[in-house]
Amino acid sequence: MSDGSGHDEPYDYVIVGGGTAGCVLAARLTEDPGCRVCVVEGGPSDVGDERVMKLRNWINLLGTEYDYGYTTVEQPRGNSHIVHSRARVLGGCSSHNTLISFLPFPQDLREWVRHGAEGWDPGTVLPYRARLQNTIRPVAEKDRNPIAHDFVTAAVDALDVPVVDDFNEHPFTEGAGFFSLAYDPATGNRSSASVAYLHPVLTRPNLTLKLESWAYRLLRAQDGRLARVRVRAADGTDCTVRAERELLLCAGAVDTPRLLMLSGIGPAGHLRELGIDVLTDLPGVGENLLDHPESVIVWETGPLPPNTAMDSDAGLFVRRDARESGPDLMIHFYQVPFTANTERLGYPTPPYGVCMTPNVPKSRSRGRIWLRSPDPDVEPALDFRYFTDPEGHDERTVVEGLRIAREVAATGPLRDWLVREVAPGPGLTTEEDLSEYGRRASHTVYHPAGTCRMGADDDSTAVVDPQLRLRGERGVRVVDASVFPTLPTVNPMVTVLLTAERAADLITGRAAPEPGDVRAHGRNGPNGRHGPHGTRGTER
Ligand SMILES: Cc1cc2nc3c(=O)[nH]c(=O)nc-3n(C[C@H](O)[C@H](O)[C@H](O)COP(=O)(O)OP(=O)(O)OC[C@H]3O[C@@H](n4cnc5c(N)ncnc54)[C@H](O)[C@@H]3O)c2cc1C
Repeated sequence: MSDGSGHDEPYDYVIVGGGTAGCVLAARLTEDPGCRVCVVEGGPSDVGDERVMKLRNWINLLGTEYDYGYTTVEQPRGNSHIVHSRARVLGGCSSHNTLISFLPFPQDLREWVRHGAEGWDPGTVLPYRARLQNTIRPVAEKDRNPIAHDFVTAAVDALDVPVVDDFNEHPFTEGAGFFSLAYDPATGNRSSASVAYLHPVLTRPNLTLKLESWAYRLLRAQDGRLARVRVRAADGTDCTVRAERELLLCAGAVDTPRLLMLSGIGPAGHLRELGIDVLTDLPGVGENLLDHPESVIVWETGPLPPNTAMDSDAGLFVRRDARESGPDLMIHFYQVPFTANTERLGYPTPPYGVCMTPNVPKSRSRGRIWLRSPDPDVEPALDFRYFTDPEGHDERTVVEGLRIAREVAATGPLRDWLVREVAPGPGLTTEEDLSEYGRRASHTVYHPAGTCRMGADDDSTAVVDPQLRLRGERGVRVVDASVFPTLPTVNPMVTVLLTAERAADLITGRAAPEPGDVRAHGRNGPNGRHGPHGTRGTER
């Protein structure tokens, strides 16, 4: 019987999701003019769209037509009202995020290897930084707001941590400073995956972009490979695209497992309950949902100078436990009051204000994504199980983060800008109260990952192997944040870009970059000011 594939549009590679990873793959694979690549992207183009292009406008994109805005299921120990923004536009989350750019720490990659991701060691992965096409640089001097400067000075004095001039120069355990961003300070424009990788190659004849097109089911081709993708365009018409070499799933940590499960690939019991025919029983699909949870503390100020790159240009890393190999607390400093979660709890929003958002870099709670329905239009259920780790590590980190934020705020010159603490307010001091507030007002740093994690061949819960090939199928790889076995300590976008660069080599057989001086990412050694321990490192 015919499978109808005679009507398929054939390509060599089909990429589902023109997001952060998808743009890298599309650019790399079309370098070979003989190779036909189709990108199926749910959102519109970002080209010439000033709302997307201006980095500083990121906050105004949340909750708009550029955002899938996934809700979470009830979080008994966290905040059930968090909306997980996921970008619906070419470039994916790199087109609406804050573009803070950190190389992953070597120890985070070594942790991946320990979880079965052979070949993802720092010596192999970090040299790919030389291939990155994004313009990544520390926040430009003109964009450095005086209050953010004073936050850095106060953090350094209060906590005895070093100033970090460039967070990507060496690994670090502690420090305060301005972030590195993927942007052009002259224009304020993004250097997203789309801008850096796709815009320069849009005219390649071997690249087909299907925009505002939603992939809703994967089907087998006549040879048994999972190579066909059912796609619905914005006008409601359907088509099928076929990957003659490989199908590459880059729909992100929410939508890649969603698409797999809708297509019959996932935990067999769950799929059968929904009446979905099981193609491959892969119990790990949708499991191991990771994130960086954060809380918030807000102060009122007077009017502030206006200059900034994106309103959260500086931050602080602290290592509270000296046994940890890296920081175990991160704080973003916002020169605007980020009050979505505190307002709901009844706290006022000051006309002018700042906040700090302590987050958990190596959170231990693990969640899960599952389908509510076999209908592709029904959103999946996201259960992060925030603050449920039995050791209480995540909750403790937030409480200590709130206290450390107060220490910084009580230190000059930052102290002199602050009129009063608005949320939670200085009266809230006990461990119990800070924990309750910290969890109820908690938010996400928007870093979901891990839901199709890679692992060793004998690990039945791994979804892809270390070559990112989908287990139990031929010709399919997953390339996005869902393959992370664990979350990097730092913000993950650059790790996604490096993953996609390496995936391009795994697909094409191109040689990996020379190891080069990988140790440059740690050159100062234990006694360097920015070295792994820092001369002024605190043993808290
Ligand atoms: C608001 C926000 C701020 C952030 N800030 C930072 C930061 O400053 N630094 C940092 O390191 N990280 C940050 N992150 C996280 C980072 O951006 C993401 O981890 C990373 O970009 C994810 O890349 P990805 O390729 O896995 O997925 P995405 O970039 O999300 O790409 C997925 C793409 O697939 C498309 N898609 C999904 N499903 C389908 C389908 N069925 N059919 C067709 N297309 C589909 C989507 O439209 C999207 O374009 C932030 C994230 C957000 C949301």
